Amino acid sequence: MRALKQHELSLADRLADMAVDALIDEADLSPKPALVDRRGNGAHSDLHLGLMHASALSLWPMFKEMAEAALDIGEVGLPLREALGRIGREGEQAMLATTQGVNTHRGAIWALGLLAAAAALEPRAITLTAAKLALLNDRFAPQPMSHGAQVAQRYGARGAREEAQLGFPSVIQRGLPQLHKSRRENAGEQNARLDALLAIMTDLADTCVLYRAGTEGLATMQQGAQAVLDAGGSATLAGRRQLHELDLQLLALNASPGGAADLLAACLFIDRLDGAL
Ligand SMILES: CC(C)(COP(=O)(O)OP(=O)(O)OC[C@H]1O[C@@H](n2cnc3c(N)ncnc32)[C@H](O[C@H]2O[C@H](COP(=O)(O)OP(=O)(O)OP(=O)(O)O)[C@@H](O)[C@H]2O)[C@@H]1O)[C@@H](O)C(=O)NCCC(=O)NCCS
Ligand SMILES: Nc1ncnc2[nH]cnc12
Repeated sequence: MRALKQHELSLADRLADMAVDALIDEADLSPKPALVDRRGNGAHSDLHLGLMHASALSLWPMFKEMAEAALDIGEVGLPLREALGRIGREGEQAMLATTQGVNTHRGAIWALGLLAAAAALEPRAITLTAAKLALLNDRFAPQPMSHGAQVAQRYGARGAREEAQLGFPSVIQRGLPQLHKSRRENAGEQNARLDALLAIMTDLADTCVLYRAGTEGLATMQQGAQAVLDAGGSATLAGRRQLHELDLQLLALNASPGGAADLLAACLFIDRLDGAL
């Protein structure tokens, strides 16, 4: 049978491809501080790279369904928000079935799900549209005492929900500009992506880090990421030394910046969309 050419795929197919590619690129990127990568498991005893790949692939039908729902419903409003919530919860179940109960991509389902739906609906205003969707209240969403909810109670950090409701400032104001800057400076693609992750980490209230390592962990993450960039970034010897130092410090605190990793995937997704729609 003849293979389908890229332009023969539906928009929803292409968005799902790009979302999964972004997740796989994020997982493969190395060396990421205290995160799962090609070197190992970072600060996680229950995760490894193969599981991150399997989890990413299990989410392809969910991203496609989200983009299709956006195209079918055709406007931002409660019907679309609640459809995305239902599809997201089903996607989460598919992820948990694949990983045997390990939470690999909960934050990514949220961020990339909203962005994929927004890209289908309004390709010229993706983060604004995603923010409008995130601001709507899904009446059917359960209110579990998630790690994020516990951190919100304890530290007042509103995490993934607020990041989306504000239109992904960590991606738009930090990750993407750094990605483009490091590319312009010929850092090399992998170093540019590492620099984008670090830029996201400099200012993010990552609820994964707060849950595991409190405000000390968060300050270590933010200041350590800034130190790498100040030293010249991942492409320089001085920057690599700082990056190694940050890895050791976060591992010692058992602090994993999983929220920043999801936002790097969001950043790579938006970067890929540029010119592709
Ligand atoms: C609306 C939700 C976002 C609910 O979020 P909430 O804040 O209540 O709770 P969590 O489920 O704890 O957090 C969501 C995940 O978002 C990532 N994240 C963290 N901080 C930020 C941030 N500042 N900005 C953006 N994203 C952030 C993070 O995901 C990564 O971490 C996961 C691992 O976390 P955790 O389970 O805590 O892991 P461990 O410490 O390793 O656990 P133990 O080993 O100790 O047990 C990993 O999966 C990464 O993805 C947060 O976890 C939304 O989640 C929601 O309502 N979902 C329901 C379905 C829905 O409506 N979907 C909508 C579809 S569009
Ligand atoms: N590479 C990674 N390591 C650990 N947690 C993550 N959550 C999303 N990506 C991750």
